[in-house]
Parts: sequence; C-alpha cells; structure tokens
Amino acid sequence: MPDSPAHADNHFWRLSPDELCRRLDCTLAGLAAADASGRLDRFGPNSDAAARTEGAMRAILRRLLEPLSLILLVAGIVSMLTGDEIGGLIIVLILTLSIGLDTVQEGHAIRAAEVLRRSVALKAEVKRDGTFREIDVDHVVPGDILRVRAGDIIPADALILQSTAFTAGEAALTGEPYPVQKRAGAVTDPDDTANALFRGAVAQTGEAIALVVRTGRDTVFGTAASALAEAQTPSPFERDLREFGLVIARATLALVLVVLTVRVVFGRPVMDSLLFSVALAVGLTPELLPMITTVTLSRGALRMAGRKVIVKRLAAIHDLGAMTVLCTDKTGTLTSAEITLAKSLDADGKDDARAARLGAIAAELGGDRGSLDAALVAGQSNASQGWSLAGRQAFDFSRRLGSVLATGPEGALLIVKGAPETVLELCTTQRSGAMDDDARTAAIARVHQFAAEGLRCIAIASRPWTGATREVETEDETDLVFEGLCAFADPPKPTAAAAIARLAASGVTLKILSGDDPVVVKRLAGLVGLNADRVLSGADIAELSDDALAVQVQSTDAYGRLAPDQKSRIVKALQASRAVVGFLGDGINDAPALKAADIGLSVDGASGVAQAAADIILLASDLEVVADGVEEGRRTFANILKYVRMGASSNFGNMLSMAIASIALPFLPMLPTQILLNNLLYDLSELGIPFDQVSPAATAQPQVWSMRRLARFAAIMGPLSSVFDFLTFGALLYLFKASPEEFRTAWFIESMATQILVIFVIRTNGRPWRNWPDPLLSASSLVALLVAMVVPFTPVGAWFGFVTPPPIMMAGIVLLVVVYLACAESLKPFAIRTGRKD
Ligand SMILES: Nc1ncnc2c1ncn2[C@@H]1O[C@H](COP(=O)(O)OP(=O)(O)OP(=O)(O)O)[C@@H](O)[C@H]1O
Ligand SMILES: [Mg+2]
Repeated sequence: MPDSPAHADNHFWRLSPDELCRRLDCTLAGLAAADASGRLDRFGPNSDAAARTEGAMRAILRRLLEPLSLILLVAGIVSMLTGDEIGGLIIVLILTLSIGLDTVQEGHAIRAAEVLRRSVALKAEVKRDGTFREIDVDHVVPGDILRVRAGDIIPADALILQSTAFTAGEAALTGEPYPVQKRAGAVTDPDDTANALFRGAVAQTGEAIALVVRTGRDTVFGTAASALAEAQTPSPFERDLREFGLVIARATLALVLVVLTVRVVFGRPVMDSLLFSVALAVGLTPELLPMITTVTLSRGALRMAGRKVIVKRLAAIHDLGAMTVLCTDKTGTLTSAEITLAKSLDADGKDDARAARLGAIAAELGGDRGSLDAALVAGQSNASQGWSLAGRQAFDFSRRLGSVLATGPEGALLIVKGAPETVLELCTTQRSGAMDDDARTAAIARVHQFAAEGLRCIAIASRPWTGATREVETEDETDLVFEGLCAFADPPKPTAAAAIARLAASGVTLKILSGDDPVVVKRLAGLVGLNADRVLSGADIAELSDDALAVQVQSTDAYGRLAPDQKSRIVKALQASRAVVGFLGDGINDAPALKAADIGLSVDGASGVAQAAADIILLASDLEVVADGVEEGRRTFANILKYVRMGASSNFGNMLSMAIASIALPFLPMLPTQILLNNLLYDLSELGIPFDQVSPAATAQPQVWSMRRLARFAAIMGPLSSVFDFLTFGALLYLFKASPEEFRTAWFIESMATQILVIFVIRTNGRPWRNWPDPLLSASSLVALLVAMVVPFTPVGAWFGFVTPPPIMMAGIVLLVVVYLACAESLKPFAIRTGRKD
C-alpha cells in the first residue's frame, strides 16, 4: 500500500466505504490506538508541516548569514590573518556573543509561547479502541472514524458513513456561500461531493460520522485555504513595526555608503574605512528589535496565561491593549453559563410539564450543543426514554428554530422548538382549540412578562406525523400545535457589573450583541450597568444602510435578535469610525463577528469555529479576565515602545553623530572594535526591558501604536542627543586638546553613559524618580554601564585601543552627561505630547 494516501485515489468520494477500507487497510470499527500511532509516524501530523519551529543551529546560521554578520566575520578573520590578532579576535568574539544572546533569548520566548498556543489546540473526536474520544486535531490519521457536530471544523478529508441533518459550510474552500447538505451513500454524478467532508470546511448543522481518508497537506484543498489555516494578515502594529525597521535599515545603508565614499575619496585607508562603516551599520541597525518584540510579546503571553488568557496570535496582545470597544454575546460572559429551566407552561399559561418534557426529548435526541438544550435535558431527566430519533432539522440561528422527528409512546411526533415569535407564527392550533392572533398576542405578552422578571423563554410546538418517517424538511414545520413555553433563569454574573465598570474606567466601552429577545437584553443591560435606554433589534438593523448603522452604533450599547451576519455587520460599523473592536463569543453564530473583529476572543470549550476564529482564548469565561488581559496588553506594548523610542532617538542619534564626525575629523572618532563593543553593551543594557514594570498612567487608556507620535518623539529627542555629542566633540578637541586615543575613549564613555542612562528618562511618561524600573532592568543597564566605565581603565581596554583619560576630562564628560539627562527630561513632555488627531 502506498505511504501517501494522496495516491490512493484523487476522487475518494466515488469509492465505496468498503473499497476505501481495503485501500487504507482499516475497518469501519475504528483504529486501535497502537495502529493509529504507527499511522501518525507514517503519514505525518494532520497539520501544515511548514509551521515547524526552527532548531537552534538553524537560528544561529540564519543570523550568521545576514550580510552584516557575514562581512564582520570575514573582516575579523582577515584581520587575524594579517597580523591584528587581537582586533580580529575581538570582532569574532563580539559577533558570537550577540548572535548567542539573540538566539537564546528568542528561542526561549518562542518555545514558551508555542507551548501556550498548543494548550488551546483544537480537538477532534475519533473512535479509538472502540470508543469516541477527543484528540488533538494534529493526531487524526487516515483510517480513523471521525465524528463531527455543528460548530466543528472538519479536521480531515473523509467519506460520510452516517449523518443526521448535516450541512457543511465550504465557503472558504469552494466559494459556495451557502451550507451544503451532506449525507452518506454513493453519488451518481462523479463530481458530486455530497458524501465527502473536506478538511477546513465548517460543520454548520447536525452531526456526521465519517471515515478519514486523507490528512494534512494531502487533503484535496491542502491546508492553505481552509478555516483551519492560521495564516493571518499582519495587524497595523506589525506592519508599522516592520516598516520602522525598514526605514532605519535604508537610512543606515545610505549613511554608511556616504561615509565610505567620502572617506575613500579623501584618501583615507580603505580597509579601515570599510571596517568602520560596517561597524557603524551594526551600531545603527535595530537588530534587537525583532528579538525584543518577540521576547516582550512572549513574556506578555506568559503573564497573561497566569491570568487565564491564552494568546494564539502574539501581536493580538497589542491589539487587546488598543481595544476601545468590546462586543460580547450574552450567555456565559455576562450571565452565568449555567442556564436552568425555571418553568414549563401550557398554551394557556398554566403550569404543565409537557412543554419541558417535549423540549427535553427534542434536545436529547437532537444533539445540538447549546446551553438551552443542556438546561432542557437537565430539567427533565430521562424524558427521552422510550423515544427514538427518526429525523431532524438542526437548529438554525438565522431562523431561530429547529425540530426533531421522534417516535415513541405517542407514535411519530414532530417536535419544534425555538424563539417564541418564530414558533408561534407556525402554530395553527393549541391543545384546547384553534390558535388565533389573540392567543399569539397573549403568549408573547407572557414571554415579555417573564423577560421583565429575568426569565428567557423558548416556545415548544408539535405535530403528529403521518406517513413514513424521514428527514425533516423546512416545509414540514407548518400547521403546528402550540404546546407551551419553557422559561429559563439566566441571571447576570455577580462579577459582571464590576468588570464592566473596570473596563469602562480603562477606556473600553462594552456592547451586548445577542441573539436573544431585546426585552431580555434590555433588562440585563440595566442590571449590569450598561446604557439600556435603547435596544436595537436585528429587524431594526436590517432597515439601516451601512452609513446609518455606523451612526447608530455610536450611541447604542445593547442589541437583540441578531442573526450571525448582523453581529459582524455591527462590528464593521464600529470599525468604520476607527474604533478598535474586540468581539467575545463562543457559538457557531459568533464566528463571522470573531473574524471581522480586530481582536477575536473566545473561551476554552467554545465551538471549534469560534476557537479557530479567535486570536485569544479565555480559560475562564469572565469579563474580569478580559480586563486583566487588557491591562497586560497595554503593559507589554508600553515596554515595546520603550525600546523603539530608545532606538529612534538616542542610539540612532549617537551613530549619526559618529558618521558626521568621521567625515569632519582627520581621525576615526571611534575604532570599529570600540563601536562593536559599544553596540554590544548597549544591547545588553536593554535586556531587562521586557521585564520592566509600567506606570499605571501608561495602562489607563487604550494604547494605540502611532508612527506619527514616534516620529515626533524622534524628531525632538534625536537632535538633542546629537547636540550633546557635538558639544562633547568641541569640548574634547578645543577645551581639553584630546589626542585621538583620548578622544575615542572619552567619547566612548560619554556615548555609553547617555545611551544607557536615558532609558530611565524614556521609560516613563512621568518623572523618573516617581517610578523606578524593575530590578532586572536596573541591573542590566547598570552592569552594562559599569563595564563601559571600567574597561578603558583596565588592561583589557588597551586591546580595544582605549587610554586612561585625565581626570579633568572625565569631570567634563560627567557634567555633559548630567546636563544631557536633565535636558532630555525637560524636553520629554513635548516629545510625548499627543496631538488631538493621534
Ligand atoms: N437549542 C435551542 N432550542 C430552541 N431555541 C433556541 C435554541 N438555541 C437558541 N434558541 C433561540 O434562538 C435565540 C438566539 O440564540 P442564542 O441566545 O443562543 O444566541 P446568542 O446570540 O448566542 O445569544 P446569547 O447572547 O444569549 O449568547 C435564543 O434566544 C432562543 O430563542
Ligand atoms: Mg451565545
């Protein structure tokens, strides 16, 4: 048998189950666990194999092969061979150290984040050793017997063996916008795939059992197009960050070429000038930026995990911190997940258990996975005893209706349940006689009265089935007998109001986007402290143009009776006015909105589509957890901003001064090895940034990344740094009459001190002494500074070409550094002042 099932047959749906079993060497009873693990080795994991993490050796090689590293390596080796052993050795040593530092930090961070992401990996239900069990989607193998239910993402290509009311959404694969019916049985048209499931489609309704034929990249649509594919477009934050790196890289290249050309044209030694230019380029490139971002984000992800928030897409941490509006569905987040059956009434409103019993039969046999169904089943134990399933029309969130054809003591009975107004429309009689408009109005009035008491209702209807039993069609759901109402208690969580207040205080507005009755939504909104003056319903929204909706969503915080696509429409309407929108939901009906939102939040145990569409998974379905996550997100972002600000102002400013000086001065302002040491120590000083704490002010409001604000910051702080560099040059040359060696040493010290110490100014928007950094950041910067200060005075300094400067020169340097820091602190408010349009 061929190892790749792709060879088995390109059109597996044309084959019978028996033929496929023969080719796949399996039976319809499912695999034994041992067999399955053998198959996993043979066929590989059911995933996009390209997503493998790189090993340490590869990571090192990748960094070594970057142009700058390569030039440095060659330059170091050439220096060693041509007599400058110490100089060459230093270059190679520094290169090794920075690559090592980078690899270890980043590798560690990426692994930690990966472990977290795995902990919320999607599950699939397959039959192993005779029973259905949940396994990681990656571990599904050809030959497995698979069970999928509404809300799942199909994990592999498979042939349907059995199905009930099963439809699949294949829009992502085939472009077909509507769910298609899927059922077992041979097809007559060879291109008809009604009996096939494809990896990445979404199970929309019902349930199916199927034989897995292909997995992973062998599947018909591969892994790229499907709902399982994790490929995401970069967020504005990621794009800008990359752009920022690119801008600096281009500036570096231009600068270095100018320096090199000018020096060579003026007859300076070529090799010296080349090495100097390369060192300058190394000093200029924000080579730590990717590492610092990854490490900071991963550390953020770890801290968030401690607060029950798992991040699937790292950049979502920033987006969460930037979020201004959070839309949420109602059940489970604002209310407790445990909905309970409170009352069962007959058509006239009298207490009667029949409605609940029929509801429970439909829920148990129907097998949908909603919380209302769970409450029905729990409320009427063993209701379905003696009844068996003959057909079904799975619950549809757009119609808000579903039905079950059951056979039992009363014969064959169609049981319909759903939203009261929908079901009542379809009823023509009730137990006691005809069902007229008055009776309907009375029933709706009862529903609203319950809603005012905090109970939500569904209606139950039935119809004796005549003729042979078969699958239920929409047309069958007419001429129904109204059986009564089931009322459920769905009380607000005790913590909800406080969490909403906390979110509001931190600049995040909450909006309820529910499929439930507007009356129920209105009451709940009032209870948890939201603006409940006005509730828009799905019907209201359908009347509005996109522009009109964009205006309405500004002032309306509660919505009811929304269809799934209306939830995403509201999200888009909010985005139109530049809000950063989060959506929190767990149902199959929330998936479109989760995708549309800037940040999709779901909960552990939510339906597969919701989890797959989400960027962030909450381990506890609680708004408190979201508020915690928002805080962490802002904290993480603030730390990334520190590094970016440092790079954009002090580091870049210093290297710019160096480039200008190298053209203006008759000697090199700093030797290549000195620049490399400078750069290494500077990098070292910043290692503590991801661990740093953040002032409460920096997390109080949504933090949006803004290139404009960064440019403003750089435009003020950069020149300031250069002014002081030139003051230093002037003082050294004309006041202290420094020799080239003294000049380099003194400037090395000045440049290290200003670059490193300014972090204490930049890291907070307030006064530095009001907000001390984390000990780790203090330690990393002060140790780096100490090394920079001490090296010139030791024998090691001589290897780098340092000399001991006279005390009076050192005093001058110290004075300059102090004045620089004071100036930086006084200019800071202007550099960070935010314009109204930001
Ligand atoms: N299993 C079910 N049986 C009968 N009716 C149902 C069922 N599930 C949902 N409904 C009806 O459809 C409506 C919308 O469903 P649901 O409340 O789950 O939507 P939602 O948008 O997820 O709302 P929520 O904000 O409560 O999570 C319900 O109010 C109810 O009337
Ligand atoms: Mg819901």
